[in-house]
Amino acid sequence: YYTRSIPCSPAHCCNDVPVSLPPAGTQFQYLVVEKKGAKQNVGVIQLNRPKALNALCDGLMNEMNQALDFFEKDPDVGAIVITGSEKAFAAGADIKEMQNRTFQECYGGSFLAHWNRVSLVRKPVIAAVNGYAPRMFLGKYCTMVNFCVIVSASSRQTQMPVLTGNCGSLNILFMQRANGKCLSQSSRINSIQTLAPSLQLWLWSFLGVESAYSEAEKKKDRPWGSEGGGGIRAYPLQPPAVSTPSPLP
Ligand SMILES: C[C@@H](CO)C(=O)SCCNC(=O)CCNC(=O)[C@H](O)C(C)(C)COP(=O)(O)OP(=O)(O)OC[C@H]1O[C@@H](n2cnc3c(N)ncnc32)[C@H](O)[C@@H]1OP(=O)(O)O
Repeated sequence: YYTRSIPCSPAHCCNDVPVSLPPAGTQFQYLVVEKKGAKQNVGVIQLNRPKALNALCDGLMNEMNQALDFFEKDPDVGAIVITGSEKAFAAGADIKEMQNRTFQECYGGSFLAHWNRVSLVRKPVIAAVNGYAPRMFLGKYCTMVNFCVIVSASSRQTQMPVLTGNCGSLNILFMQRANGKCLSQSSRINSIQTLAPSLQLWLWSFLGVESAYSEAEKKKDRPWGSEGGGGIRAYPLQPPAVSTPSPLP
C-alpha cells in the first residue's frame, strides 16, 4: 500500500498522489479492520496481538495508519472506533522492540513519530478501552488513546484512574461507562474551540445520550473530573453555548 506521512482530507488528496486503499477483505497481521453498524458507517479497528497484550509494535502501528487512511478516505465512514481485547486495550509501546534502541537512533529516527497519525484523522476517533491500558493518561507520549478524540473506558478498564486530567492535548473527553451510563469524565477541552461546530455538537449530543449526573457528584456540586483540575460539567440535556469557533488549522 501507499502510506503517507502527511494525511489528506477525505475529500481530496493534498498532494494529488492517488492513494491505493487496502482492498476489501484485506488481512492485517495485527488488526481486525471492518465496517460495522446498520449503515456500515463505523470503521472499527481492533488491535489483534493477543500474545503481547496488543503492545504497539512498529508493524501494528504501520497497519493502524493504513487502516486510518482507508477509513478517512471512505465517504461512507462517519467515525472510527479503535478497540482492543477484553484483557488489554494495549500494553503500550512494545518494550521488547524498544529495549536495544539507542538514544541517537530514537531521536534521529523520529521514534514514534508515526503514532501521531491517529490525531490527524479528520473524522472522530473513539478509543473504546477495556482491560490494561498502561500509561494511558500520563505524559504526552502515551498510548494511542491519547490521540483519540473520545476515550470511552469501560468499568473494566484497569490500572489507571480515569480522572487524572493529565492527558495529551488532543484528548477531549474521557468517559467511564458502566451499564450504558457515563459515570465520570475528565478532559482538557482547550482545543474544543478549535474544532468544527458540528463536531462540538456531536460531542455534546453524545454526552447527552450517555450522561447521568451521579447523586454523589450533585451533592458535591462540582464538575465531573474536577479532581484532576481539567474537569468540565456534564451537560446531560443541552449543549453549552458555543462561542464562535476558531477556524480549523
Ligand atoms: C511510549 C511509552 C508511553 O509512555 C510506553 O508506552 S512505554 C510501555 C509501557 N507499557 C508497559 O510498561 C507495560 C508492560 N507490561 C506489563 O506491565 C504487563 O505485561 C501487564 C500489562 C501489567 C500485564 O501483566 P500480565 O502478567 O497479565 O501479562 P504478562 O506480563 O505475562 O504479558 C503477557 C505477554 O505480553 C508481553 N507484553 C506485555 N506488555 C508488553 C509490552 N509493552 N511490549 C512487549 N511485550 C509485552 C509479555 O512479554 C508477555 O509475553 P511473553 O514474554 O510471555 O512472550
